[in-house]
Amino acid sequence: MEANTMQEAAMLLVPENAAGGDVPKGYIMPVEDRPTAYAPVAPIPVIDIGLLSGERKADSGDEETAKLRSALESWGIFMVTNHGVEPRVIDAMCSASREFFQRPLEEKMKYSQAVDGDKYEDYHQGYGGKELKLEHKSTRDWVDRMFLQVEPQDHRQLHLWPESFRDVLHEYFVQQSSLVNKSLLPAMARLLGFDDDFFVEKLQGRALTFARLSHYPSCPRPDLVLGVKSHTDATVVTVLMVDNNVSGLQVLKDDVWYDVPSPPDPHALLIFVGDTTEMISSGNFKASVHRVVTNAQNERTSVAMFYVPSPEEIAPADDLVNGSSLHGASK
Ligand SMILES: O=C(O)CCC(=O)C(=O)O
Ligand SMILES: [Fe+2]
Repeated sequence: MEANTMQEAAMLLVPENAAGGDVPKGYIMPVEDRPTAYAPVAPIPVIDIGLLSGERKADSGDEETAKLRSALESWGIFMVTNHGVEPRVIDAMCSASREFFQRPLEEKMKYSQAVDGDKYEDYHQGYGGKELKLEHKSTRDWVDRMFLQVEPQDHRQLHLWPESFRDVLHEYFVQQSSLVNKSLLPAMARLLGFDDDFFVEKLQGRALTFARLSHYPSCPRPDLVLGVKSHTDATVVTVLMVDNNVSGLQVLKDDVWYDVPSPPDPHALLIFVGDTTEMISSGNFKASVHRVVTNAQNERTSVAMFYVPSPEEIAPADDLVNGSSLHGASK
């Protein structure tokens, strides 16, 4: 069967008529990887990132700095509030994503990766297909996806961006990259004893930013399947927002899966430490191992932004490799 036929796309995507029935065999996880009946709630810190930025960072950020350090060194995941991304923009991004996934398959397929054949093979941009196709031989994730390169801006394949969210995805990215480059990465660099621009420099030159919109339909057997299997992100950081805060995200710590709770503020954003940061920090900061479980009642939509450095910039920082202490380092 040709990769770009509707038939194959439909086979690869989550069956729309599964609710109320059994799940197809291809989605059933091996017993050892299935969700546990009970997961404790992870004590994920909520950090007022505004207190760690700009003028205020010197005098009022001590408690927030301690929380950030603890999150980076243990869970590899935390929530941020007071982050400068407008609630209006977050709400618009959520509605636009939800609206896209509700369209009929033929409409979504107009943005399919298959439209241009293998032209964008490197990053599998567009709706559906390739990421799932790679999993032909393993268990499939219970998810519908859209994957787009957002930065560098001149590499955007705008014909794969639904017009309904072009403007809002751009605005969301601009506000969020200001959070990442001006507040978050400088605060992380200071904890390692480096200048504010240490991580930001890693992202310059050929900085790559990707957006992955994920829609997890409700599932008749959440005990058998996963929305996304266990993984770490190959990023410096990943920023995630979840529509209506429907739960489902879990993090692994000491071999136990924990539920990530809903944030106290519906417009809080979740930050994941990625593999690159773990490597650059010589393991002092931990990449979060996470997965998504499904839900029998609720569907769930999330938007993840992946901040990836240019490949030549990825190497452990000399100062850390040579044994200087994370805690002892000071600016
Ligand atoms: O949907 C989520 O909550 C997480 C998605 C995720 O981990 C990913 O896209 O890498
Ligand atoms: Fe992830």
